[in-house]
Amino acid sequence: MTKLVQFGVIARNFSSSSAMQAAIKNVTVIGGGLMGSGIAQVSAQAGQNVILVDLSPEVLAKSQKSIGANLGRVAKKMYKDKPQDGEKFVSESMARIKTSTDPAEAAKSADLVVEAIVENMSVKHKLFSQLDGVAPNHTIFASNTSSLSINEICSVVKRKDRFGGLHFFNPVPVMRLLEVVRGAETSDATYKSMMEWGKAVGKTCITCKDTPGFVVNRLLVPYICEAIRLYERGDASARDIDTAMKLGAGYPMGPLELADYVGLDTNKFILDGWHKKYPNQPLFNPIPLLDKLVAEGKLGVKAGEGFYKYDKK
Ligand SMILES: CC(=O)CC(=O)SCCNC(=O)CCNC(=O)[C@H](O)C(C)(C)COP(=O)(O)OP(=O)(O)OC[C@H]1O[C@@H](n2cnc3c(N)ncnc32)[C@H](O)[C@@H]1OP(=O)(O)O
Ligand SMILES: NC(=O)C1=CN([C@@H]2O[C@H](COP(=O)(O)OP(=O)(O)OC[C@H]3O[C@@H](n4cnc5c(N)ncnc54)[C@H](O)[C@@H]3O)[C@@H](O)[C@H]2O)C=CC1
Repeated sequence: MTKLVQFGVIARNFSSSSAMQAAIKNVTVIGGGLMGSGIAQVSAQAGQNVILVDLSPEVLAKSQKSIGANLGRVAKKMYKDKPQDGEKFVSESMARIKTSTDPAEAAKSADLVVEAIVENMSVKHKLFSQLDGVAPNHTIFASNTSSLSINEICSVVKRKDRFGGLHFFNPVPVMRLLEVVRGAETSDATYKSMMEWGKAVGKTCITCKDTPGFVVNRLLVPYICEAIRLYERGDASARDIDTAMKLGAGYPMGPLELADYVGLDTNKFILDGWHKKYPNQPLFNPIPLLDKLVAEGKLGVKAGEGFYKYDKK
């Protein structure tokens, strides 16, 4: 059943992409998991009208709950001495987020679509080709992919000039960076709109070419993988590896804690994709222990177990 709850539609059909890109006010976020819920939150906090889409109503209910709780944390800090203003901030931000289980319907009123679904090229292709036929001409499409090529993702759409990467970091409300990725055909107007939107939702934007892992993941993922290999070889315990990198290198989390936090499935999707593409790069070789944990459903924090055990949320 399609459920698109009270949403003010702005129907603007620009005949083509142009330097006339208007400011983005209406954002459709597709994928209501770890990343999509954070992207919806920071957008709503910044005054944007948001539709958060997931195929699963249960995921949407869980996302709304966690967004409410996280907005509460933000409000506590922002309105320390004015709790009533904090409550207003939370309720107004929440009211800007509508939910839907129908991506196509939700894209019809978007100035910007940010996709944050599973890290799988064919699933992303299926989604974007469907959306390309229904979204208004002026709508910019962006992917939050961790590791896939923006040029490859956008190969299925006609609006290649209105397509780019907007790569957020987990947890989205806390991490201040946004990587803005220009594909080969991303227009100047689209790039400018994405940069302006990133700033408007409170992020510091950096620009990167469409290169595997962009900046952060090209450095971070091999580091996490090396830590898993170190542990797999029995060179040190998980706790000691994490303690070492926190106390010896100043990281806020150790690499195995971080792998659990990102999701071991996402780590595996990234590594498998790169290994397939660059089979001669030893840093991207499969890791039997990672494969085993994923096969056992030990996906990290979200599953209650990965390298460590967690209370299930
Ligand atoms: C895979 C990819 O494609 C890319 C990626 O995302 S890679 C992963 C990138 N992320 C990282 O590297 C995260 C590394 N870890 C950290 O930075 C920190 O451990 C952390 C911010 C996650 C938690 O920090 P912590 O000090 O251990 O915990 P905690 O005290 O609960 O939180 C710190 C602050 O963040 C806030 N916070 C934490 N999670 C939050 C959330 N989901 N929403 C809102 N606020 C949150 C807390 O309220 C707290 O705020 P104050 O300090 O102002 O009170
Ligand atoms: N986990 C992380 O730390 C980070 C992940 N990313 C990227 O963000 C994307 C999402 O990752 P997560 O949020 O971690 O995944 P997740 O597994 O938490 O959430 C993905 C959600 O997408 C939904 N979904 C799948 N197909 C869909 C479709 N066709 N239409 C609508 N919803 C659909 C699923 O039901 C699920 O709720 C991936 O591309 C990932 O690589 C980017 C930065 C950090």
